[in-house]
Amino acid sequence: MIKSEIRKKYKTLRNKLSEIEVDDLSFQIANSVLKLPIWQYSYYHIFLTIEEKKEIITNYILSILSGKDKNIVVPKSDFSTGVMTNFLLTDNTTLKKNALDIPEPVDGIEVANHLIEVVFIPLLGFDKLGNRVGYGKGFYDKFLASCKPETIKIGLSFFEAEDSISEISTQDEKLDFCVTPKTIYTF
Ligand SMILES: Nc1nc2c(c(=O)[nH]1)N(C=O)[C@@H](CNc1ccc(C(=O)N[C@@H](CCC(=O)O)C(=O)O)cc1)CN2
Ligand SMILES: Nc1ncnc2c1ncn2[C@@H]1O[C@H](COP(=O)(O)OP(=O)(O)OP(=O)(O)O)[C@@H](O)[C@H]1O
Repeated sequence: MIKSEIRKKYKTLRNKLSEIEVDDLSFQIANSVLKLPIWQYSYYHIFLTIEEKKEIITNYILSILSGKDKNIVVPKSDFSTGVMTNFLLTDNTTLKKNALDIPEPVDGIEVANHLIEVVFIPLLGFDKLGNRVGYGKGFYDKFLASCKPETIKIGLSFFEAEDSISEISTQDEKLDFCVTPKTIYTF
């Protein structure tokens, strides 16, 4: 399937979920994240949920990370450049929703990309080979390209894998894992 079709398909499927389903499925995803072999690291990058778009609620994973005393890093997006700057999330971080309803740190301690060891990635879709589709603005492609090659890339999705995504380019960064409510995919 081509990327534009995947975006449309999964936006529609997501919109059909009730708030309770979103919450329940997000909790199941967090429980499976606990089983991944990723807990020896320090710096974990994670997105903050756009609730209005029925994205996965990452609060459960945030609680796990904070319970394990990890450094939690969250992005702030510049839509004029397509670049995310990343900040440490602490008890003192003030979050404010941007124009697309993404909660973002107002300011704080910036974390250099080379320090980031694990990245949880929002998806619209993914395939059985670990290819991913996002909103198509290139934020994650650029960000992942600027991290260390060993950085662990974990997609999170409410839905299972497509057989294959066509028009994959060499700039597309593959996932190492994808976690859905039912399955842990290892690529
Ligand atoms: N929670 C969250 N944070 C994130 C992302 C994300 O997908 N989810 N990003 C992932 O890249 C980056 C920000 N990029 C984004 C790009 C597009 C849209 C988006 O909602 N696009 C809508 C159209 C928006 C509009 O113009 O009104 C869409 O394509 O439907 C959101 C975030 C970094 N932070
Ligand atoms: N490393 C990079 N540097 C600069 N631009 C890039 C890079 N990687 C991808 N892009 C550009 O970003 C745009 C988005 O690509 P693509 O269709 O793969 O989106 P996506 O993977 O769905 O989106 P996202 O990365 O935002 O989740 C494309 O125009 C692509 O050329």
